Amino acid sequence: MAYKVVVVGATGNVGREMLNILAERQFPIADIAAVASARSQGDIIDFGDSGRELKVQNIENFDFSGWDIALFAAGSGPTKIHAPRAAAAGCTVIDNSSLYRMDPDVPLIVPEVNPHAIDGYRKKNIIANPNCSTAQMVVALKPLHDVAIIRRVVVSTYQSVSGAGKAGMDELFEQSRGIFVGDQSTPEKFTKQIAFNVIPHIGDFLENGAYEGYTAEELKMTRETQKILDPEIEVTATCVRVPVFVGHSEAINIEFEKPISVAEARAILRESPGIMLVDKREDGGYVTPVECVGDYATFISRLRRDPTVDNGLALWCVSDNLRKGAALNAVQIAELLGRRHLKKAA
Ligand SMILES: NC(=O)C1=CN([C@@H]2O[C@H](COP(=O)(O)OP(=O)(O)OC[C@H]3O[C@@H](n4cnc5c(N)ncnc54)[C@H](OP(=O)(O)O)[C@@H]3O)[C@@H](O)[C@H]2O)C=CC1
Ligand SMILES: N[C@@H](CC(=O)OP(=O)(O)O)C(=O)O
Repeated sequence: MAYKVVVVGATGNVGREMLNILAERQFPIADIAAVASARSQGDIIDFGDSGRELKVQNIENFDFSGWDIALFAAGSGPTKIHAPRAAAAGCTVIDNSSLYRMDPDVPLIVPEVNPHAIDGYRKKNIIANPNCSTAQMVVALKPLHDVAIIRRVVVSTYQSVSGAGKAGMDELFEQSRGIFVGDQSTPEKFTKQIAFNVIPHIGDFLENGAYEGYTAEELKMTRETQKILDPEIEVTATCVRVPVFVGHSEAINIEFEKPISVAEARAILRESPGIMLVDKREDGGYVTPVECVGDYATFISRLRRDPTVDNGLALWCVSDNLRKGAALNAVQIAELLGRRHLKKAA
C-alpha cells in the first residue's frame, strides 16, 4: 500500500529533512504535497534527492480530504488551527510541535521506546512527536531501564542552533561572520550573543510549582520522558544553547534501582535499536555533534560508572536533532502507523 502524504512546514529545517528522509527511506508514497505559509506559496522545493520538485502550497487553502498522513512541522500556532482540520478530514496528523504532547488523548511516540502506545491515536487522529532533546535521551535510557529500572536522571544539554529553526542558524552564521569582519549584530532569536558563547536558557522560565526557575525546555525533558518511558522516573535537566549548527549533545547521569555494571550496559546498548555505541577510551574515541549530522543513530560515548551514587552510570549522548529529534522520528511514526493500522484498513 502507498500513502498520500502532506508535509506541513515543508520549507523549514524540519520539513526539509522530512522530505529528505521520506525519499531516502523510500517511504511508500502515492502522492506528496509540500505545504507552508502564504509567504512560500509557489516556491519550488526538492523532494529529497528523488529528482522530483514540489510546488509549495498555502496551508490556508489546503484541503486535507483524501490525504492519508500529514507530517506537521510548523510550530504550535499554525498547528492549533490546521491539525484538527486535517484530523477531522480523515488525514492522520503526526505533529512535531509541543501542542499535543501532554494531551492524554494523543500518543507521544518514539518507535524504539513505546511503539504500542500508538494504538490510542484514533481518539483525535493525532500522534505527537517529542521534543528533540527528549527523543534522543529516551532512546538511550529505554534499554537500560528495561534491565535495571531507572529512578533518577540528571541531564545537561548542549543544543545546536538549528533547534531554534532557520532563524537560529542564520543568527549564528551572521554573528560569527560579523565578529571576524568587525560588524556589530544585536541578538534577536537568542537572548545573548550565541557566536563563541553558550546560553543557559531555552524556552520560557517557569514561575510556579515544583519546577519554578526551570525553563519550559527543561520541564519538557521531565514530563515527556515520564509519558514516553515511565511516569516514575525523575528527571532534572539544564538546557544550554551552544554555537553548533546541527546536532544536540547531552551529558547524562543515571541512578538505577538495581546494580548494573559498565560492561553489562555496554553489551545492552550495543544491541539496542537506534543506538550506536562509539566508546573507546582514547583520543577521538567518542562522537561529537558535527559527526552525527545526517545520521539516523543516537550515538553513545563516554560510558562510565558514577561512583558518587549507588547504582550510577554516566554517559555522553549525541544525535542529529533535525533527524532523530524531529523528522526521522516522525517518518518512523508514519512507518509504524502504516504497519500497525493503515495496512489493516486496506
Ligand atoms: N528544530 C528542531 O530540532 C525541532 C523542531 N521541532 C518542531 O518543529 C517545528 C518546526 O521547526 P523548524 O523546522 O525548526 O522551524 P523553521 O522556522 O525552520 O520552519 C518553520 C516552518 O513552518 C512554516 N510556517 C510558519 N508559520 C506558518 C503558518 N502560519 N502556516 C503554515 N506554515 C507555517 C514555515 O513556512 P514559511 O517558510 O512559509 O514561513 C516553515 O516551513 C516546530 O514546531 C518545532 O517546535 C521539533 C523537534 C525538534
Ligand atoms: N526546543 C528545541 C527544539 C524543539 O524540539 O522544540 P519543541 O519542543 O518546541 O518542539 C531546541 O530549541 O533545540
